[in-house]
Amino acid sequence: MLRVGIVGGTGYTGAELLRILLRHPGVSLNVITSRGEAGQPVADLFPHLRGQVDLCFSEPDNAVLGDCDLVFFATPNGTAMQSVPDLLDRGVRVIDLAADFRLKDPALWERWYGIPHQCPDLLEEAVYGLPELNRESIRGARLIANPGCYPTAVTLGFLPLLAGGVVDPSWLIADAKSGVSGAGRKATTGLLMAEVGESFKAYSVTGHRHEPEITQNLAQFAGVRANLTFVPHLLPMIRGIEATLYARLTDPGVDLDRLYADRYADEHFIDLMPGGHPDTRSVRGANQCRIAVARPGSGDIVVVQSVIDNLVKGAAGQAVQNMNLMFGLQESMGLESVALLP
Ligand SMILES: NC(=O)C1=CN([C@@H]2O[C@H](COP(=O)(O)OP(=O)(O)OC[C@H]3O[C@@H](n4cnc5c(N)ncnc54)[C@H](OP(=O)(O)O)[C@@H]3O)[C@@H](O)[C@H]2O)C=CC1
Ligand SMILES: CC(=O)N[C@@H](CCC(=O)OP(=O)(O)O)C(=O)O
Repeated sequence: MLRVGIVGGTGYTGAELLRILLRHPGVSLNVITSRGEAGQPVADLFPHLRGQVDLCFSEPDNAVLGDCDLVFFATPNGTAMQSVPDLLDRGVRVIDLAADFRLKDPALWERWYGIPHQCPDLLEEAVYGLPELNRESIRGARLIANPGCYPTAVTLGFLPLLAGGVVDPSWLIADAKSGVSGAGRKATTGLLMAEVGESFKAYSVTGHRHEPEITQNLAQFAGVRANLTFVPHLLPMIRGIEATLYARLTDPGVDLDRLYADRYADEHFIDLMPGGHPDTRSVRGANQCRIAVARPGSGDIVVVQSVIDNLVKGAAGQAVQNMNLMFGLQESMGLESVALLP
């Protein structure tokens, strides 16, 4: 059994990791941290886990985490990088659900995240954990940068078009919408039900930190310097991301459904829905990205719809998929639950 620790177990992604890992047949959960809830039984804070877990939250402590084979960081940006070098030295492997190791250029990281990087020497080694793009490197990795939620939906949606060279990379639009759990569990006035309910708005229109992550992906995996307009929106729902993507075809003769089917033929967690309109409800609670591609009026604009659950394929589920690959387990182990309806 893999001995696993979670740093940041009281947040939404930490709770989702718990939900998945407690049912995972290859894992024993050794440590789960929270500074605010240290000493409290996990099941007291999360009654849905009563009878499933007898651990208490503890203060983060590298000496204790050092007994794990793997530690997940489900913490705010800038937290994992303070502990990762020491944990790696102790022989622990790490998956960071935050952005600390996602961008390869430390200057770019500092520009978007507003603090200097603590261990830029590890950025080269860190593997970007999007298995559909990077599976072989993930297998041997000590340190995984788990992708952002929007970058997962947008990158998987655009990739076949760009890798296939059938669209103009200088004109890409990603119009993405997220439920409020994407912003985490901390109390924020703008996320109150009375602020978000029965309303809908864009945010960070002049620039969002996921734009450089997505363009880095498209450069690395599709070999193109993309010019992307990325606009996130906040939807009055709890879970889910829907990304509607637009690109201009340079090869009008291409069979789009065939292109996507060929690229994702062996991908267990990608479901193509030709002619469909995938909804976030169809992936709620599931480690799945569901994609449809269309060409309105048979013109030269391609529209891709890509949906994920931000907490599962956009965070904790993808992290467990990476864990399975890193430790030679079956990639889908513990991740077979289907979406909740309604
Ligand atoms: N929510 C989402 O959909 C997604 C989130 N992510 C990323 O995953 C990470 C976690 O997100 P989320 O679960 O939403 O966040 P939350 O704000 O819901 O939870 C954060 C957790 O981290 C702990 N924490 C905060 N500061 C520190 C610290 N300095 N040291 C140790 N622990 C700390 C908190 O507990 P305590 O303060 O008690 O220690 C809490 O358990 C973030 O970086 C986020 O950007 C990535 C993809 C999707
Ligand atoms: C709805 C909402 O607020 N979403 C968050 C992004 C989600 C997230 O957790 O950011 P990382 O994936 O980089 O960790 C935001 O836009 O800041």
